[in-house]
Amino acid sequence: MADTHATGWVMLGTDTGVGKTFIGCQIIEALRAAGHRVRARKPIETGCANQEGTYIPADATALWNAAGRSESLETVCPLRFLAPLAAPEAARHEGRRLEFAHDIAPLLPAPNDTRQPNDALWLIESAGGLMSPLTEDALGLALASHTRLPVILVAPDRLGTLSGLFASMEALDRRGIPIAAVILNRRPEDRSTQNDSSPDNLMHIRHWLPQIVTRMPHPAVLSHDQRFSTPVVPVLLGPVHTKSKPTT
Ligand SMILES: Nc1ncnc2c1ncn2[C@@H]1O[C@H](COP(=O)(O)OP(=O)(O)OP(=O)(O)O)[C@@H](O)[C@H]1O
Ligand SMILES: C[C@H](N)[C@@H](CCCCCC(=O)O)NC(=O)O
Ligand SMILES: [Mg+2]
Repeated sequence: MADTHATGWVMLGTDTGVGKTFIGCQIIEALRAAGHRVRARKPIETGCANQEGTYIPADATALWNAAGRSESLETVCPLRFLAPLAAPEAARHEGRRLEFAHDIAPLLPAPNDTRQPNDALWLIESAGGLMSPLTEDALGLALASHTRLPVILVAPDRLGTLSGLFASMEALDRRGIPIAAVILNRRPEDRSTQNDSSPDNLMHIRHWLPQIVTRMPHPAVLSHDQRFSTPVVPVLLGPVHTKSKPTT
């Protein structure tokens, strides 16, 4: 299958804290530098800061800034909770029970939404890992199964990532969700463990999925021009591949 007119992507991670927001902001900036407008969304954010009764969502604020503040922060992230927990649990702490169809679906593009060439691209970040509960009745990956948008799957570039990453790919494949890109992200804590016996995770994944895997260069080592011409963007705007899991 090839879809040369991408409508957008859902940012999923193999876990919480793997860099969805960090990478998502870089992708948004690169898409904008390539002339695209982006509709960033973090429909639910937990662990918000409480500033005199106003809940401040850090992830959504970063995505909102990267997207040029073209919409309101309320539009980017309408559901905000204080407790740094899985979304339905954080919501229960505040007396709410979240249901996907009622609370999340209205915030998303319609399933199989089409796009005119000048329309904005969606970039929608889940909360936590792809199998983390998002509502009482849905997991994070429901953002992709509902919208039919392809996934940008972020995994930490460290020893121990492959098993969880391949299991994540299987979970997406079981639901027929295509992967637009797998991004290996080397966070500071991952870099500190790099040495001569560091794993070549890219090699392992490319063995199964040659077209779609990439390692996101760290912005600090790139020039301004390089940062805004990341090789991920042509990958994302290229064809969507259906082969999304390792096979044995
Ligand atoms: N490549 C990187 N270089 C430096 N810092 C990074 C990198 N990747 C992630 N970080 C930092 O690691 C932390 C976790 O990353 P991030 O918030 O993007 O994760 P996440 O997957 O969006 O988590 P959540 O599940 O909470 O949404 C953040 O402080 C972020 O700035
Ligand atoms: C508090 C975290 N930062 C995150 C929620 C992580 C939930 C993880 C649940 C799990 O998989 O065990 N919230 C969020 O991304 O809005
Ligand atoms: Mg995040």
